[in-house]
Amino acid sequence: MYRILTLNNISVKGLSRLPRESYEISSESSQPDAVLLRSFKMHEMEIPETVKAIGRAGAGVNNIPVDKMSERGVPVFNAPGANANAVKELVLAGLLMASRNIFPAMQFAQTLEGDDATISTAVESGKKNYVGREIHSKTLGVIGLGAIGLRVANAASALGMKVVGYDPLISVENAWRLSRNIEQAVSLDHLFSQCDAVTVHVPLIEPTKGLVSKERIESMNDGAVIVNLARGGICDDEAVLAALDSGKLSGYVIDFPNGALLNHPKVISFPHLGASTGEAEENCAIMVADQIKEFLEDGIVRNSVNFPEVVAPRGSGDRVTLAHKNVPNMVGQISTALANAGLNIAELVNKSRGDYAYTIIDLDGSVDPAALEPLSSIEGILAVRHLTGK
Ligand SMILES: NC(=O)C1=CN([C@@H]2O[C@H](COP(=O)(O)OP(=O)(O)OC[C@H]3O[C@@H](n4cnc5c(N)ncnc54)[C@H](O)[C@@H]3O)[C@@H](O)[C@H]2O)C=CC1
Ligand SMILES: O=C(O)CCC(=O)C(=O)O
Repeated sequence: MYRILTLNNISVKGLSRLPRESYEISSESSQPDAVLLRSFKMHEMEIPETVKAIGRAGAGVNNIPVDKMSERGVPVFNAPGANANAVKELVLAGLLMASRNIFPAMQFAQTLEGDDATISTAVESGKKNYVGREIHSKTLGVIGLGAIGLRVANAASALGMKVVGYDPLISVENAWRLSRNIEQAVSLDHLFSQCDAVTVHVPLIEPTKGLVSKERIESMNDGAVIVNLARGGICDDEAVLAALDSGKLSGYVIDFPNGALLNHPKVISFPHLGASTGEAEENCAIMVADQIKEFLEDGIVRNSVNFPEVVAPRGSGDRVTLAHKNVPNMVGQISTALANAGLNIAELVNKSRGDYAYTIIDLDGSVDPAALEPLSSIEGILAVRHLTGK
């Protein structure tokens, strides 16, 4: 029986991929084999030694101590692209809300009272206070052309915006999928200097902290809009608030409000709502539950953010998986240890990613667990698992 600890509500469609005959799923499991979560902040949590894998039903992993898990040989999985359409739609909604003064205009409409003729008169005289700007023909900068940025860029272009993109690490696949109308910015400064609106779709990591800075905002066109449904911290909020007050910016759309932003009339705050659609919640939960199941049952690593992708069909015998440091002679030492124990390797797959590597070994027949003990004492081996033949 595998034990799964859930730290947030995970869509039942996803949880149903883990059959109850072999999976015990609980929000209180004390010795879990794996953890499933969404935005729960794990940094301060004592993560039990029994945990072999962590599955983030979403994209961002800044709420998970990924480096610590790597050192323990624990893969962290996410669900790339599974909520991207949901975020794209809310980005477009936010951009339109900011450009057309939709929220204050709705608030005004809700205050109207009286008979239909009185309301109609008030509507026609009041609407002049909410005149907006069209997004058509305006220039949108999209920073980060991953699953979300790619979709936002293509959709905004289809709506008639001029779109400029920036992503020095864009994947070949996404470069192919990007509309040919999207222009490439040679630098972030180049991007900001030509934009009426900028939307950020990068992870919150050291190089992206404060990426939307005072100087870059100042270089934008007057009355510009910033959209941040990525993470708080990517924009310099103090600089954004000053620019809203001076009129340099006309709106700031944020999915991560804080005390300073909440009460500003030009800030459109959402309660971390980007991925909150039934479709996205299901997609993420299904993807990540499948990945956790494959890992627990067969040692397969797919869509991990800290270990390489290693996919190998099961042989008939036992399987050994090893998470280890990416250093010379690791495979040599592993093979020697197995040979010393009289074990024959039927298949071996080894892949590396940065400082870490992962090896799957299928052995001939079944194996006494004691014979595998020497593997754990090889320097640089982080985690060893023995999966009995199917
Ligand atoms: N508000 C919400 O509910 C949601 C927010 N997010 C946030 O959006 C972020 C992006 O999500 P996805 O597009 O799915 O991730 P992704 O991994 O598909 O794309 C991220 C892109 O950013 C690029 N990038 C990384 N560093 C960069 C830099 N310094 N400058 C420019 N580009 C850079 C990468 O090359 C990659 O193409 C997530 O990390 C998460 O923080 C994601 C989903 C939901
Ligand atoms: O699960 C959620 O609602 C948060 C989604 C998110 O922020 C992400 O996927 O990075």
